[in-house]
Amino acid sequence: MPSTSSSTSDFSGLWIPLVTPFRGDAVDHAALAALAEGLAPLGIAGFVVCGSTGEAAALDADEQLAVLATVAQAAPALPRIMGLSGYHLGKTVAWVRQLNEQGLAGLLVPAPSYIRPSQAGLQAWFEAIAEASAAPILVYDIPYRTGATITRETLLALAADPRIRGLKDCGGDMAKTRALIADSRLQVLAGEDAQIFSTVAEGGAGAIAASAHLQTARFVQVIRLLRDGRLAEARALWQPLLPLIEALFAEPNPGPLKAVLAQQGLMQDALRAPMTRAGDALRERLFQLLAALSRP
Ligand SMILES: O=C(O)C1=N[C@H](C(=O)O)C[C@H](O)C1
Repeated sequence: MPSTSSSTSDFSGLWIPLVTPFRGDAVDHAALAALAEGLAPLGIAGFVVCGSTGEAAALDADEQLAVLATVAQAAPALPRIMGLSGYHLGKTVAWVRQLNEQGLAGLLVPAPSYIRPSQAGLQAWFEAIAEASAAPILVYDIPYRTGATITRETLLALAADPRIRGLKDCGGDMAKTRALIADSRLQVLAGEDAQIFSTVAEGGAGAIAASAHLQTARFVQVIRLLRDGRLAEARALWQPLLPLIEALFAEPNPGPLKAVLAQQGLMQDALRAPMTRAGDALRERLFQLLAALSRP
């Protein structure tokens, strides 16, 4: 069992899975720091670094550590969850041990991608990573990216492990989501932006949402109102966000989001191949939607 302890085990609220800005092909640390500094005072719970939105699979290990360091320096008061990727268990465990020195609030761990192991194999994967990690684990259930479905039974079995504390839910199965919320051992966070309202209204703890780079305070407020049971007020704030969320995911994330952040002067509109920039029609639509949302 690792000796470093994590800084928090409360994952409630809104977490921003940061994009990784690039200048040409290099990580743009100045833009990343400015982005984190700008988002930090807006009521968010913290940052996810190197999530899917961060294009982590296209960053080498040194780049990932440098990105983490930049975010820690830019927003030292906010907790950080680090995303993992890959499927080599030995290398992943070694990487997790390296991350133990980083003072992380959590590790966001997807199923191993591509190989589609059995449920027993999936359970062993998460438990081996939890065993190596100083930080609590959030299971990232996203079968449409990994190819592996983590069943309700496997998630409930993982919930029995005190080192596994949360779920980023992109599982696409509301019955499974409800069962895990009712079970209450894992904090369930919406991982699909369009499902923030339903997940939190049903008792979920919050969300990890790329679209909340934009209109951040409004997303924060929706979650607060829902958690306070103020449904009508939450709905009135939420509904105008839906066309924006839909447009942000109309092409592969984070292309559309980076188009908007670039238009706002926050970074270059650059992604690492094979990810691509948003198309012209979509970016036009996004700019219009945001302009409408910003009108009083
Ligand atoms: O970066 C993340 O983590 C997120 N991933 C989802 C995705 O797979 O695109 C979307 C979510 O908003 C954040």
